[in-house]
Amino acid sequence: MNPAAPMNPAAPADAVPPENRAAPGNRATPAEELLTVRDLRVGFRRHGRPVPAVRGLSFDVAAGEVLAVVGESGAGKSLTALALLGLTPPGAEVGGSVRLRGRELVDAPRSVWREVRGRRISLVPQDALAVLSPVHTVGEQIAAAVRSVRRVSRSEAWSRAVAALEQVGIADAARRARAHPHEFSGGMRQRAVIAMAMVNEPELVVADEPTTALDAALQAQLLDTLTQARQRTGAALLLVTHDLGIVAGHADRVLIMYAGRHMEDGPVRRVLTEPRTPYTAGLLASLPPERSTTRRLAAIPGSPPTARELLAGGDGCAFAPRCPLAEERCAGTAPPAVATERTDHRAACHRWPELAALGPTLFTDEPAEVPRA
Ligand SMILES: Nc1ncnc2c1ncn2[C@@H]1O[C@H](COP(=O)(O)OP(=O)(O)OP(=O)(O)O)[C@@H](O)[C@H]1O
Repeated sequence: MNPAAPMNPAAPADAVPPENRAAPGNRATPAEELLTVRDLRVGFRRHGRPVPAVRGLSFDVAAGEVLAVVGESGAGKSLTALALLGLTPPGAEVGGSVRLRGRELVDAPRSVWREVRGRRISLVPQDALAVLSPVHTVGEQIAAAVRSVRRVSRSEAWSRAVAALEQVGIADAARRARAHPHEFSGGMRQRAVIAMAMVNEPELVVADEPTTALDAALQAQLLDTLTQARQRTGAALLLVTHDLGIVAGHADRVLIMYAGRHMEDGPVRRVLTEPRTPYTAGLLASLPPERSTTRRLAAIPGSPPTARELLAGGDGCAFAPRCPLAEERCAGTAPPAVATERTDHRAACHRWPELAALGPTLFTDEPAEVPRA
């Protein structure tokens, strides 16, 4: 919190007319939405006390679109992704609503998950070894995924598994399908889990940092593979990432999270060039410019709140302690996500109207000169 920060004399978010207070999804009519998430909450209990991790998140994913979910470590990205698949860890308490084409998934019975998971929504995890069994061949595991949702013969399932491996660029797929996961390189294993996620042609693929364990060249190849597989089937993709370069190259829209809450969302180009929250402006300011002999890194000072700080911090904006524009009301009340100048670009910041003028300068006061690698 910066008590010296000027009050906003211009157009406070409170002054946004009610018709501009957009519900998520006003970019498309509800009928076009594939996934509708409202007030999603995921929390745990420590010593009997609730510890919130995802705090009232609302967003939509339209059929066929790519939504990137971005935020620092601990923002709640993975828990959000796992909640869409009913795969939050033991002890997690999930509330709110997740609807797939109108069907509620929060607290859905097993029969619903049997129909949805792996068939209509599938997961590409960060670590392939977390989902691939070491004791079965890769082909057997993909064929089993086919047979878990379709009544097909073993040989038909096997053929589909081999075709799925071919489609993600595994050379000599018929032979490789008979290998065990440990006989694959890290990149090949990740291709195999993409094949497994796509083999049943789901409507939505949830990819949780699917390439972070790989080197940069492999990351790019894998993301291209995922993009091609997605385009072939028309699946939507929810892509969790830390990397704004990946967002710029692969997503249609981006949702920025901070401390379990929605901070900003909108079309990628718009959010990355005209951010309307200080947090997004800070993330962008910490990116090295592409072409210069030196890069000016302006990291956001401080770090995200711990669970204990969050609980102690009340209901204010969790970013306020790090925010150069924070004022009294920011610590008091968390700003709702409202539409900015465009109804498809929402920001949860009392002072978003000032960002057009102030955004580029917010985090550049004391930049460090760092020689480019
Ligand atoms: N099983 C668990 N028990 C208790 N707290 C948990 C558990 N899993 C996650 N959390 C807490 O929930 C918060 C959000 O976790 P999550 O993994 O969703 O963050 P993230 O944004 O995906 O971070 P990262 O980028 O590091 O993966 C974190 O503070 C984390 O400590």
